[in-house]
Amino acid sequence: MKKATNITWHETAITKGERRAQNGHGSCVLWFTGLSGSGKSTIANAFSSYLYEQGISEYVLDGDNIRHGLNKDLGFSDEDRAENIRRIGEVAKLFVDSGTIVTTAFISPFRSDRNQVRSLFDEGEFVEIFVDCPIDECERRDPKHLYAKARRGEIKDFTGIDSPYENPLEPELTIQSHKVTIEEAVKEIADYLVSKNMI
Ligand SMILES: Nc1ncnc2c1ncn2[C@@H]1O[C@H](COP(=O)(O)OS(=O)(=O)O)[C@@H](OP(=O)(O)O)[C@H]1O
Ligand SMILES: Nc1ncnc2c1ncn2[C@@H]1O[C@H](COP(=O)(O)OP(=O)(O)O)[C@@H](O)[C@H]1O
Repeated sequence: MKKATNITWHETAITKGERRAQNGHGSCVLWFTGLSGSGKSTIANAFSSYLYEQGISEYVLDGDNIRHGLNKDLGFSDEDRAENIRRIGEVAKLFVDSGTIVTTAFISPFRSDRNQVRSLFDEGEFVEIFVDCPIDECERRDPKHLYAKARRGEIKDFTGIDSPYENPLEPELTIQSHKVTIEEAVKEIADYLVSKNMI
């Protein structure tokens, strides 16, 4: 990738701290990671609704949606996934700067890519949420019939089948979506953010 030259960083007139103070809550990224069908989108959206109902500034960045627009030039090779996650990390950083609690729902299978995103943020702003669900259960759910297609060889490089998923080693939260309900997952995340004085 070409490096930009002759550019200068401009400080903004209004700071992140001022936006947070006006909103009356903190801002962070809730970075969901897990296999396809593990429940990232479902839990991210349920949690976002929970925040919205309380008047908290929130936004969801979802894998499928972002790949329709901003990242429609990217496929599922390891390199393209890395670039996908790099861009989302930068977008999430803008949302956090805007005073928003942003939830992201991307498989983000590689530890190094997730850690690279973590390094963009200040302490406490990057909350990694591992949606831990056995592949058998994801495959049983198969909400988009993608596992079936991958098993038939109609999709290649499918995560968990012929492309790897690296479990987070020290996520802030782990949600076992085959053991807890969506409501319990929402409560677990809310309790975490309350304990950190984020909301
Ligand atoms: N080869 C392959 N592997 C995995 N997933 C695939 C693939 N091809 C298409 N899809 C669909 O794309 C969604 C994953 O996109 P992401 O941007 O989250 O992937 S990644 O983070 O870059 O790995 C994923 O969405 P989720 O099911 O919500 O995870 C799938 O619907
Ligand atoms: N406890 C649970 N948490 C999240 N999703 C669940 C749960 N139980 C069943 N599901 C179902 O599993 C599927 C998960 O799909 P989705 O949220 O699109 O996963 P992902 O975004 O990780 O691909 C949905 O059909 C959802 O209704």
